[in-house]
Amino acid sequence: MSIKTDNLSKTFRIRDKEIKAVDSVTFEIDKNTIGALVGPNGAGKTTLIKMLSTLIIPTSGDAYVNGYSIIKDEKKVKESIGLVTVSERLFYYRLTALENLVFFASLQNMSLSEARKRAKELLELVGLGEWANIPYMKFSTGMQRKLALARALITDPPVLLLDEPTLGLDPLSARMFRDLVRRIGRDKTILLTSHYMKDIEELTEKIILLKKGKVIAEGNKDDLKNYLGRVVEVEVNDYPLTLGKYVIETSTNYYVLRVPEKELDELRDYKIIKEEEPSLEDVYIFLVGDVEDSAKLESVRRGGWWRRWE
Ligand SMILES: Nc1ncnc2c1ncn2[C@@H]1O[C@H](COP(=O)(O)OP(=O)(O)OP(=O)(O)O)[C@@H](O)[C@H]1O
Repeated sequence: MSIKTDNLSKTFRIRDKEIKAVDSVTFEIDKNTIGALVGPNGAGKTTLIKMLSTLIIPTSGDAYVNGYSIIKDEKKVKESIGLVTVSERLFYYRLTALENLVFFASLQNMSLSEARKRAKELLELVGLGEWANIPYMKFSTGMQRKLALARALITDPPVLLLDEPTLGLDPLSARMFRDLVRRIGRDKTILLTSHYMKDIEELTEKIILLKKGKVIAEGNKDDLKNYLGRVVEVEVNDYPLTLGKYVIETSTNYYVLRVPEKELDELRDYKIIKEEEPSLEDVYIFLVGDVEDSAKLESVRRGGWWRRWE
């Protein structure tokens, strides 16, 4: 097992309010597997990644990365991981890509010649070989992300933690980045977070779905899809508020809903357009969107909240 959490929890206290950001989370990611933490904003994904990378200390529970406890073996955990996040300011703007990597490599007890060799290898690996001597400030978001990945690979760690690696990337850059992650993932364990179902669908072998700090579903793509069953696209004239999350098309006199077959009996009159296997997005919508959120969305769609602001 390369990543294992055991009732891992983190509670933040702001004045007299407690936020259970991560609430007794237990899961495992096998060696050389790509896993994903998926869930809505505030589900606890980043907090989990930060605990696994020893940046924040759990309130209770423990986790093991490459066999080391994040509480007892912090140093070993740090040595085992490469971390890529979007939130930190990673690089020196005026230095070139090569100079930046050489700088970070030399912090890892490498000689200057070793650091230069490693930096050049990594720039080739991530497809930035031709950009080695260009200052970082000229880099696009996609190139910045690749350089961040190269930096995380300097020590060739067995585990990579990637927090929203494709955030802000255009579709082509995102696709190229996924390809890179897939190649690197052949001999590393990767845990990533993402809001893009395409990342999850194409890259990951194990999915952990989080909501309000808790694991609400876990498994590979097929497990999750089988759990949902088939989905049906139907045309209706009206539908109950609770099914608002399934609307995929709105016209002046009809709606198209994409509904799990097992929820079809919530509808009275409908015309079936097509029936198919679910996508991961279908699974996500089914599990994550609850009645409360769906009702809010509905009241906006039907003009309730707009009117207030007119
Ligand atoms: N340092 C902090 N102090 C107080 N509350 C925090 C802190 N960090 C996170 N939280 C809260 O913990 C919860 C989980 O946040 P977290 O950033 O882990 O979610 P997330 O799943 O990564 O969300 P997103 O998809 O928006 O990045 C949220 O309610 C957030 O407001």
